[in-house]
Amino acid sequence: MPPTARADRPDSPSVPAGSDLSTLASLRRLLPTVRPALPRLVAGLVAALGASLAALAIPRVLQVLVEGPLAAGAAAGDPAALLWPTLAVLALGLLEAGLILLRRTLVMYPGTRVEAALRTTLFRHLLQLPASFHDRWAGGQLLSRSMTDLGLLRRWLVFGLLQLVVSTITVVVGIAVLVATAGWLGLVYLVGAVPVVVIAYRFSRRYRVIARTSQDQSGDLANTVEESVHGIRVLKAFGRGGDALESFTGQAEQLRRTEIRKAGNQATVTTALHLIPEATLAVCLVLGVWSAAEGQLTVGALAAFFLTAAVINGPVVDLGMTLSMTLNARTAVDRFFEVVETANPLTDPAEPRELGTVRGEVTLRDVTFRHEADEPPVLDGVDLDLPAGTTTALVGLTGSGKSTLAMLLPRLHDVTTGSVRLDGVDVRDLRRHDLRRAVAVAFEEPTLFSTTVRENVLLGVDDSLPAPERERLLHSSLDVARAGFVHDLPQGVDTRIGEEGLSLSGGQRQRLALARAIAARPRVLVLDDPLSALDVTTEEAVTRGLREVLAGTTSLVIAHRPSTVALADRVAVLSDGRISAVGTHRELLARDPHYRYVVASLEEDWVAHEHETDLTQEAR
Ligand SMILES: Nc1ncnc2c1ncn2[C@@H]1O[C@H](COP(=O)(O)OP(=O)(O)OP(=O)(O)O)[C@@H](O)[C@H]1O
Repeated sequence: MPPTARADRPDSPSVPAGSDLSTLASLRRLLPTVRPALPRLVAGLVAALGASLAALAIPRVLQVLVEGPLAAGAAAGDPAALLWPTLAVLALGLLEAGLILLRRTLVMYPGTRVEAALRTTLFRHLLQLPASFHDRWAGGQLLSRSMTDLGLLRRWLVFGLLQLVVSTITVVVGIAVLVATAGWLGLVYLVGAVPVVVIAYRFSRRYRVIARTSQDQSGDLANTVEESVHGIRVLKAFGRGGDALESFTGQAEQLRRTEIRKAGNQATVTTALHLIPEATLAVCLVLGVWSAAEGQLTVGALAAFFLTAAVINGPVVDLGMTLSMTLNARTAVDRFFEVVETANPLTDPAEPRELGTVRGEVTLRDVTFRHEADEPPVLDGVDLDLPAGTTTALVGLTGSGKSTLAMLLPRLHDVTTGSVRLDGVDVRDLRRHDLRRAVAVAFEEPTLFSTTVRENVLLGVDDSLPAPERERLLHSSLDVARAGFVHDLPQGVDTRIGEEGLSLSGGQRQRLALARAIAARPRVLVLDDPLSALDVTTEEAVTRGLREVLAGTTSLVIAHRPSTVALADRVAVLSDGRISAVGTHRELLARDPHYRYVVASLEEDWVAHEHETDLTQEAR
C-alpha cells in the first residue's frame, strides 16, 4: 500500500468540536470577523427585503386594478383607466430588479473581505502552532479548510444568509397578507406550512451529518493528491503509481457516493417543498372559488390571494437549497474553528526576559519529553551542556530521539519536564522571535520555498541589514555550503526554484538549506544530519568550510556518518532517552562499547543509504 494517506495521523477529529453547538450558535462565532462588514450586509439585506416587498405589493395593485378601473374601464370601454395601475406594476417590477442589483453590489465586497480575513486568521494560527500539531494534522485537511470551506462560507454570507432571512420574512409577511386578503382562506394556507417546517427540521438533522462527511472526505482527497504529488518520485521508483491511483479512485468514489446522498436528500426535500405548497394552493383554489361563488370573497381578492401565494411559494421551494447552504456553512465554520481554537502551548511568556548579547551557552537539565501524555517518553532525564563556541556531535541509534532533542533548542517542541537554557535563561522565558534569531536549524529534509535562491538563503537574515551586507552574507554562506552551482542556474541567485526546490537535486537542496542556516549567523546552530545527501568529495569540501564557520558558534550536529562526527570537538551519545556518555570521538571509541556499536551500525546504514540513493537516482 503506497503512502497516499497518512495512516498515522487522524485526518480530522472524529467528533467535530462544534457539533454540540446549535447551528445558530456555531455561526455566531463568525460575528467578530463579520462585524466590520455588517453595515453593508445589513444594507444588502434591506435592499433584498425591499425587492421582496415590491414583489409582494404587485398582487395588491392587481387586486385594486381588477376590482376598480379594470371592471369599470372595461365596462365603459375606457382602456385609459388601466394606465396608472399598469405603470404602478411596471414601477414595482423595476424597483424589484433595481433592489436585487443593489443587493448584489452591496454584499459582494464584504463577502470577499470576510473570506480573506478568515483565511489570514487560519494561516496565521497555523504558523503559530507547534510542530506537534502539524505532525497530527494532514496537510490536505488544512488546505480544504482554508480554500473550499471558506469559499462555501463566502457564498453563504453573500447569498444564503440573505436569502434565508429574506425568505423567512417574505413567507411570514406573505401569510399575514393572505390572511388580511382572504381571512380563513389565508389560515388554510398557513396550516399547509406546518408539514414544511417539520420536513425542513428533519432534513437539517440528516443533512448536517452528510455535509460534515462530505467536507471531511474532500479534505482527505486533497490530502491524497498532495501526498502523491509530493511523493511522486518514490511512487514511480517503486512502481506504485497504479496503487496510488487505486487508492485515489477509492476515496474519490467514496466522496462521489456521499455527494449523491447529499443531492438525493436535497432532491427529496425540494420535491416535498414543491408539492406541499402546490397541494395547499390547490385546496385553497377549490375553497376560494367556492367562497367567491358564495359571494364571501371578491374576484379581485381571490386573484390577489393566488398571486401573493405564488410569490410566497418561491422562497418555500428555495428553502431546501437555502437550508443546505446554511448547513454547509455551519460545517465549514465548525471545521475552521477546530483549527483556529486549537490552543497553542508554545506561546511567548507574559514578561519575556531580554537576551542581550548572546554567548551561546546551552544547558539541558533533567529533560523529559513525550509527544502525548499517555505515550512513553522519547527523552527521559537528558542532561547535556553545550559550552559557548563549541561543536558537539549528537550520536545515537536510529529513533533514539536526536531530532526531538534538537527541536527543543529553538522551541519547536517544549520540554515535558526539566529545562533548556540559553545563557542560563530558560528558553520558555524568551520571546520565540528572539530565541529563533539566536538559534538556527538546518534539517535533514531541506524545505525550500517557491521563490528565488536569494530569498531562500536569506530567509533568516535580518531585513534591516544594509543590502551590501546581505549580499555578502548570501555569497559567503553559499560558498561555505559549496553551493556554487547556483551561479550556473539561468538567472543565478535570482532563479526561482520550484515548489519545495524539487527542480534541484537532493544534495543541492541540502546545501541551500545549510547556506540558509549559516547566513542567519546564529549564536547557536543546530544541524540535523546536514550532509546526508552529499557525495564524499562535496561532503569533504563542505566540512572544511563548515569547520571555519563553526569556530566560535555553539553547534549541535546530529551525525549519522563518521565524517560528520569529525566536525565536532566532542561527542554526546544518546541512548535509552538519556545522554549515556560524552567525550571525544577517540575517547569514546576506546571506552564506550555502546558508542562503538552505534558507530558500526551507522557505517552500515550509510552504505545502505548510498545504495538506495543510487537506486532512486537511476529510477529518475
Ligand atoms: N509526532 C510524533 N508522535 C509520536 N512519536 C513520535 C513523533 N515523532 C517522532 N516520534 C518518535 O520519537 C522517537 C524519536 O524520534 P526522532 O526523530 O527524534 O529520532 P532520531 O534519533 O532523530 O531518529 P533518526 O536517527 O532515524 O533520524 C521515535 O521513536 C519516533 O517514532
